[in-house]
Amino acid sequence: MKKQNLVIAGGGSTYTLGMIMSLIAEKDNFPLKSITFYDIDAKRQERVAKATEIILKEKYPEVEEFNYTTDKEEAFTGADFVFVQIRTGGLEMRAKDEEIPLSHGVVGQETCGPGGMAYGMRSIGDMIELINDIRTYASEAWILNYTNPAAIVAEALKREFPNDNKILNICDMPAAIMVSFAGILDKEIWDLVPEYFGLNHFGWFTKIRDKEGNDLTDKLKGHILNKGFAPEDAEIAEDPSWKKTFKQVERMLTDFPEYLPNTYLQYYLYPEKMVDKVDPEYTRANQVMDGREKRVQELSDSITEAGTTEGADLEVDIHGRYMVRVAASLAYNIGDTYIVIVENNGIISNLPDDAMVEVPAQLTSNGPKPFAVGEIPTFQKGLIEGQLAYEKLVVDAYFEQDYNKALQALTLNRTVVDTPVAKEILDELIEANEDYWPELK
Ligand SMILES: NC(=O)c1ccc[n+]([C@@H]2O[C@H](COP(=O)([O-])OP(=O)(O)OC[C@H]3O[C@@H](n4cnc5c(N)ncnc54)[C@H](O)[C@@H]3O)[C@@H](O)[C@H]2O)c1
Ligand SMILES: O=P(O)(O)OC[C@H]1O[C@H](O[C@H]2[C@H](O)[C@@H](O)[C@@H](O)O[C@@H]2CO)[C@H](O)[C@@H](O)[C@@H]1O
Ligand SMILES: [Mn+2]
Repeated sequence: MKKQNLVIAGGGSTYTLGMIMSLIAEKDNFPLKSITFYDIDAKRQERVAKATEIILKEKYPEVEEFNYTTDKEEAFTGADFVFVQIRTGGLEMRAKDEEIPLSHGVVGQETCGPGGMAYGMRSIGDMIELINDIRTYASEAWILNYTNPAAIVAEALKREFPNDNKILNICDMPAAIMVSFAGILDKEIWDLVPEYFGLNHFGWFTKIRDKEGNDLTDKLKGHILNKGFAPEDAEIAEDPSWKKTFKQVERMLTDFPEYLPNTYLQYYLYPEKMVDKVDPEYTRANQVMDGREKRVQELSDSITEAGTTEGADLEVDIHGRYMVRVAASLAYNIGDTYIVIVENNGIISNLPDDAMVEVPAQLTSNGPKPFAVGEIPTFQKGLIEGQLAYEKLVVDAYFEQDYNKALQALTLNRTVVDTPVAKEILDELIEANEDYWPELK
């Protein structure tokens, strides 16, 4: 089994320690020769890297080399895999993405609605630059991207790199939901076989089966309708915000019993409720800064100071495990099925071929082979078409520097709808993002 050289771009991310623990848990499935962190913020990255050095020494001595750098050539030369987890503008800009729409009575969320557009317009430029840098030094490396908003990033990368078949965009949300399905069904997530369709953060499970082919969908629906739904993955199980979000699945299933919804549909199906339940002075970004970011940085510092991981609260989560298993399936031609983001090309037969859709695909060393979904019903198709038009208009607005396309995008979004409100929010987002967005004319 060839040992892989892995680069984590965005080494200073709040997800890095969880990823390292997942790489350790999956070392037999995805063995590593080297790990390199790359980041533009040397100090932020160093905090996590110093702790990682100790973790690897104690728990993964088979890794021959661990480096961290802000130098692109040093980072990417010789890479087999690059995991990309960057956040342009940091959590401070996420806070603005959330606060600005909320001040107009509109959903303020990281990847949904105007916040998602703002984040997308920041991410695209950095992602294009990063992919070009990776390709300069590692022309054959697999690039697994989960930088958000994944739907908008995937659309932009498809346009900018149409012939690059080794970029795969992924989201962990379907997997995190499946962890809860597995808990209800008293199984492991890896024992479940999902049927799913949609866009990123905008989709539905149509069937859940076990590996023997037994259809467990009705059992799951019955449980959720009678007993509710809760997060079970270690990272989010005790988080009040995620608990509320998972609870909304019961409501969505009651209103629309056909399919099991992705949690993110709550922002599009109940936008007014979503605005009412948040504090515009202390949004999710603030919770994450005071929660996950602080926890990971303090945990890193305490491991570094102690010089050991003994007693450290290090956990494996589904986010990391999912990405690593996807990588293993690509690296070793395993052919397992994972829900990933791919170009439609007839997979959902009544949606455009060029849509970037999220569906189950078999992953081999030749890349993803998605399974046919066929025609989807009118309600879901209508919702998806509106969202898809919004996503495409955001990417058009970025490449064409077109104010009008950005306004059209926001007006189309279900979380906004009203044109004067869209205009007010857009103008405030432009001002807040002057250091990041292209100038819109
Ligand atoms: N797709 C998914 O389901 C999924 C799941 C979890 C996280 N994410 C995404 O992962 C990313 C990281 O999230 P986080 O909350 O840990 O953010 P974070 O701000 O803690 O970490 C991001 C890191 O990227 C670095 N960075 C920023 N711009 C960079 C660039 N151009 N090149 C290299 N490094 C750069 C930052 O310095 C920082 O250390 C975000 O985009 C987030 O949305 C996606
Ligand atoms: O509000 P946040 O920063 O806590 O979460 C935003 C991300 O939410 C999803 O990721 C979950 C993931 O599903 C779960 O398994 C666990 O790892 O926590 C993550 C959030 O903390 C979503 O898929 C991502 O795209 C979001 O960035
Ligand atoms: Mn996601």
